[in-house]
Amino acid sequence: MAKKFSLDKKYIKILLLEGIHSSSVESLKASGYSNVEYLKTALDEEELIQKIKDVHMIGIRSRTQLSEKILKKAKKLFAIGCFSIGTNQVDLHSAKQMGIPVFNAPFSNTRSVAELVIAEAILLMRGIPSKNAAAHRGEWQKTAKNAYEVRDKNLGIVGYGHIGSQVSILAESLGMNVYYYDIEKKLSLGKAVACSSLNELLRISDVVTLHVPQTENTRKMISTVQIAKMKKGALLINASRGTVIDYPALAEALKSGHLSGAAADVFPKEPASNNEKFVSELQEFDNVILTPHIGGSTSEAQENIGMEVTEKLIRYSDNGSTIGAVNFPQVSLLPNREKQRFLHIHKNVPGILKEINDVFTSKEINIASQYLQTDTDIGYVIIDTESEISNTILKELKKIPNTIKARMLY
Ligand SMILES: NC(=O)C1=CN([C@@H]2O[C@H](COP(=O)(O)OP(=O)(O)OC[C@H]3O[C@@H](n4cnc5c(N)ncnc54)[C@H](O)[C@@H]3O)[C@@H](O)[C@H]2O)C=CC1
Ligand SMILES: O=C(O)C(=O)COP(=O)(O)O
Repeated sequence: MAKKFSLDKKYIKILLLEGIHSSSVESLKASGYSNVEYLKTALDEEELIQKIKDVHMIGIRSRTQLSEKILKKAKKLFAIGCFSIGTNQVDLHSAKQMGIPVFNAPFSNTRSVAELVIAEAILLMRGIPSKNAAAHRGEWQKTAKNAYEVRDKNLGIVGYGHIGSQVSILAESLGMNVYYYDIEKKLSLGKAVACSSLNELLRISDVVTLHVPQTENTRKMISTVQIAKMKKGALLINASRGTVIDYPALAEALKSGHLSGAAADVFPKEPASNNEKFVSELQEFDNVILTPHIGGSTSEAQENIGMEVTEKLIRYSDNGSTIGAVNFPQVSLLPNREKQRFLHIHKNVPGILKEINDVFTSKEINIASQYLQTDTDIGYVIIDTESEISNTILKELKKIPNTIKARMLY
């Protein structure tokens, strides 16, 4: 007979922040997770520390910072869902050391970002942002001066991953010549041409669009020196992360007229809620499109993200699967509710698997199946056992030196 989950799902507390799509709550409830607290906003550090203490799983978007300090307070936390592509808002290494896998949605909002970027390229090429601002002030700027088609113009894509390559396809369908630069070797889609350096891409592009993650290498990768290498009158679009462009340097280039326009969706410091004031050095420029980090904010994307990340959280909570985790060894064992299932997360030290197996051997319990994966820091093993046994075995597993977390699922 199928066994019950060892911890009744109604005791698994889930906190969803930042207005995650209702598809997430629906999926959780349909899978028996009824203990869900749903908030439309992000929490400040103090509020988050208070709340996270009792939470088993948390769902966040890009505004919630899960630093080491906050994670240390989350004694019961066993999984994190980033309902976004980016995972830079989480201290991934600390989470891993604490035995907490982090899941995200690597492509549910790709298309939404790509569409926004293409729209911005067209609007900027026509000088629409300035003309729109002027019209709102009662000025009639009917002129073809400095207004161009995107057809036959060079688009330079920095970061040819999911979003960059999607932008590439859409841009080619409009007749643009696509160039890209990536630190990894990539398959060029259509007629897109790989550049051998960022400088080469900057030199030839009429529009430059950034699609790299936030890392130490991408911090201010576009600053005064790089902007100076761009064509006079070129356009710059950033829907990646606010740290990637040096915005004061961009403001200087707009002031001097070296660049003729820009679009920014992301900023180094973004308001924590819609009630907080937004401040940027780019606000004074009519030829800059400013959007409040909404590249991935479409109904389609949010609904898909809600389902995708929730499914990963449920698969981990129900069966121990870490497939799709961004900071963890990838392990999945088919659910087998006829057996007893244990999870053991430990520091990756020699001999620990033997110690785990000895716990079962000493009780004459047969292991039906077992799957271990390690990385340089940790090991994660799922163990299915033949016999029905009591919770005491879990206590013994937890006592093994270098254990980070051990759970009995069912
Ligand atoms: N504005 C918004 O609402 C959204 C923003 N994003 C941002 O867009 C970023 C990119 O997303 P994806 O395309 O899905 O990621 P991805 O991981 O598929 O692609 C990123 C690409 O950048 C390349 N790359 C990394 N460092 C580089 C460097 N220094 N120079 C050149 N290339 C470099 C990688 O090799 C990879 O091909 C995300 O990390 C996220 O920060 C994502 C979704 C929505
Ligand atoms: O998916 C991403 O990386 C994003 O930047 C989207 O962030 P958001 O969920 O809109 O706060």
